[in-house]
Amino acid sequence: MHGVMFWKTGQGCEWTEGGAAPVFEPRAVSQLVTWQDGRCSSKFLASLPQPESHLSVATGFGCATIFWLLKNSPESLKSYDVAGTIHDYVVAMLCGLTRPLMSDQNAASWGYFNTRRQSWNLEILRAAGFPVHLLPDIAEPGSVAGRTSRAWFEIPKGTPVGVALGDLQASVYSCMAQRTDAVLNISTSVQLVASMPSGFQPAQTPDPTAPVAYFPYFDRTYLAVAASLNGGNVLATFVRMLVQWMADLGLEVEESTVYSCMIQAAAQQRDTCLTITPTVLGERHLPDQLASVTRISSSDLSLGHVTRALCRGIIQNLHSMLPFQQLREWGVERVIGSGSALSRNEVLKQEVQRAFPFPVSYGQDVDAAVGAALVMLQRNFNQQES
Ligand SMILES: Nc1ncnc2c1ncn2[C@@H]1O[C@H](COP(=O)(O)OP(=O)(O)O)[C@@H](O)[C@H]1O
Ligand SMILES: O=C(CO)[C@@H](O)[C@H](O)[C@H](O)[C@H](O)COP(=O)(O)O
Repeated sequence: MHGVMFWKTGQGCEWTEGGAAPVFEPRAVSQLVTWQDGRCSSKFLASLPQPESHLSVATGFGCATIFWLLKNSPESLKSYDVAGTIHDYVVAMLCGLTRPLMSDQNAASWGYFNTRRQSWNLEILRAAGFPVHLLPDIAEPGSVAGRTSRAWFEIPKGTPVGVALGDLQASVYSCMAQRTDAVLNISTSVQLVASMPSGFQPAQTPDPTAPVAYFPYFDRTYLAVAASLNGGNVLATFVRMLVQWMADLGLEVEESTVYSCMIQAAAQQRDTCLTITPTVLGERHLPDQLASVTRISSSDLSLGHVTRALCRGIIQNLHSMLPFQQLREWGVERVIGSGSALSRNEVLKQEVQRAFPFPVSYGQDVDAAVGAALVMLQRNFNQQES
């Protein structure tokens, strides 16, 4: 949702009709620069103009990436005349749109977007020489962006296509049954999300040091989000490190074997004094604070101790961003757990259970695609009813 790609109007893809179903393939498109991109240093971000938005700008955010390209690789921007998230691109290609449409959910996650006014910070951006012609037009999340211009797999030509939603908002929509639910998603990264009461308005100035951000949801409501950059990827980094050490020692081992052995070892090691702050990627509000290990004693060095401490550290880091007690003050009564790093890791589940003062349940169909389909179905249904 924070990522950006560029393409050329009318040349973004080519359709092939030959096979069983028409398919489209990208043509005059750039590479995707994702939310994980780290090219914008703290110094570079500090050199950018102050946004007129409640959200600050971090590395990996679309507008920050465009500013970076403008400064460091202006030629690369000249080949394209439109930009969007990768999901805006897919919608534009499916519907044959000349200009992409973007929901406020994705626009807000690019930075330099005012959610109250529903508009880009055009004056600020223009004054800084930003190529504002690249910014997509804004559409209401849940609205129809267009109709499929061709049949696509089993989907007939002329089918309405919704404007792309933020993946976080769509995932939350798939499982937040009540306003008293919080959602904890641990996959590559981590998000802890609670819904704010209707009428809630975030402070209108960005605070780059705030660990909780307010993301637009539906019908002008907001989600409070602690988005940690350090989740399953921390465990994946540890596993890759072990596999590399083993290779350096002349032994070959599969990553999946390491995962199952370390989870099993930590399941038997119920506690540890070893303390790991696992922020190998820093956090958006503290980009330069990297990981650390403390309270290292010779008795706590087994694989079980280290894995237990890593899993606990991921949850503790999240707690330091959004104290779980705060959720209670917002009226949360239950946490819905989701994400592959959580569902595949019993030890991480135990640490979640241990840290949260609420019952934690695991959703069946917690998925951005399910949420996006539900948004469109319910909206369509409501329209037919009225
Ligand atoms: N075999 C495994 N057992 C337990 N956890 C795993 C295993 N493989 C990957 N993971 C965890 O799941 C996380 C997400 O993995 P993956 O499914 O590749 O990504 P995503 O769900 O973000 O598409 C990884 O970062 C890692 O922590
Ligand atoms: O960074 C945030 C929220 O700020 C994430 O939602 C981010 O945009 C990513 O899209 C999601 O984390 C993608 O999911 P995954 O790769 O962690 O499975």
